[in-house]
Amino acid sequence: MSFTIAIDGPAASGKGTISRALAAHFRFAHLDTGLLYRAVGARLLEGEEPIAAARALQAGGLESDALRLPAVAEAASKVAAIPEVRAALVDFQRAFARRAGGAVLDGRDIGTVICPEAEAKLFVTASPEIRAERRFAELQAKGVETDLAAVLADVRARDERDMGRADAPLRAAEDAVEIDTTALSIEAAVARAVAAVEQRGGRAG
Ligand SMILES: Nc1ncnc2c1ncn2[C@@H]1O[C@H](COP(=O)(O)OP(=O)(O)O)[C@@H](O)[C@H]1O
Ligand SMILES: Nc1ccn([C@@H]2O[C@H](COP(=O)(O)OP(=O)(O)O)[C@@H](O)[C@H]2O)c(=O)n1
Repeated sequence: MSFTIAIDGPAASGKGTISRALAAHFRFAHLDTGLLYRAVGARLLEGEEPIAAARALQAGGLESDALRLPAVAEAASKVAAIPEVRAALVDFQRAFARRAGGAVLDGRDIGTVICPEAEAKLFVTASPEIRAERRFAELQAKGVETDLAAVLADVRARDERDMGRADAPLRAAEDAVEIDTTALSIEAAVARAVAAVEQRGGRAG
């Protein structure tokens, strides 16, 4: 039996944190789809042609810390606007979503394009300022040199690109449950997410 949880939202809203917690709670597999676009973005920065890079992408090697750098995030949001890049990544994501035992996928278009039939959908948001603060703290802890104003500018620029593109723009699915994490602790945000998924029939596998 498969059960898909689709989680979308803007940069650094808490999608990954909630997705990992849901995957652990329900014993589902988790796919951070942003890593697919980050991997293609990293290839672009190395001079590769992005459509060919997306078609050649292998699932392994996606956990590299280098993919978390701000320059890679920016490149990811540029290649993510290319329809052929998105098309090349669809089959892998859909197969992951339908795996036996349940799956959590987080990204920008999971509930709208990749898995419109997902059993549970969440749209995770937070104010741009708090998202930038959280991402800045995360980057600082990793020893990445940056400043809060640059991180806020990156978050805003990516949000605009992600919401403004013609192909699979970032938006909430009509049947998504919205969770605004601006004033929520991680524990409180995860508790809301677990309750929302249970309400849609999700049970630990
Ligand atoms: N509700 C929350 N309160 C405080 N910090 C949070 C909360 N949710 C996430 N974070 C932190 O914010 C940063 C970005 O969260 P993450 O889950 O990676 O976001 P996304 O996957 O949407 O980019 C991480 O350092 C994470 O620990
Ligand atoms: N399903 C997805 C996931 C990511 N992306 C793109 O990939 C970029 C990086 O995504 P991410 O989820 O790793 O970014 P963060 O929210 O972690 O900052 C986004 O800004 C989007 O442009 C997308 O277009 N569709």
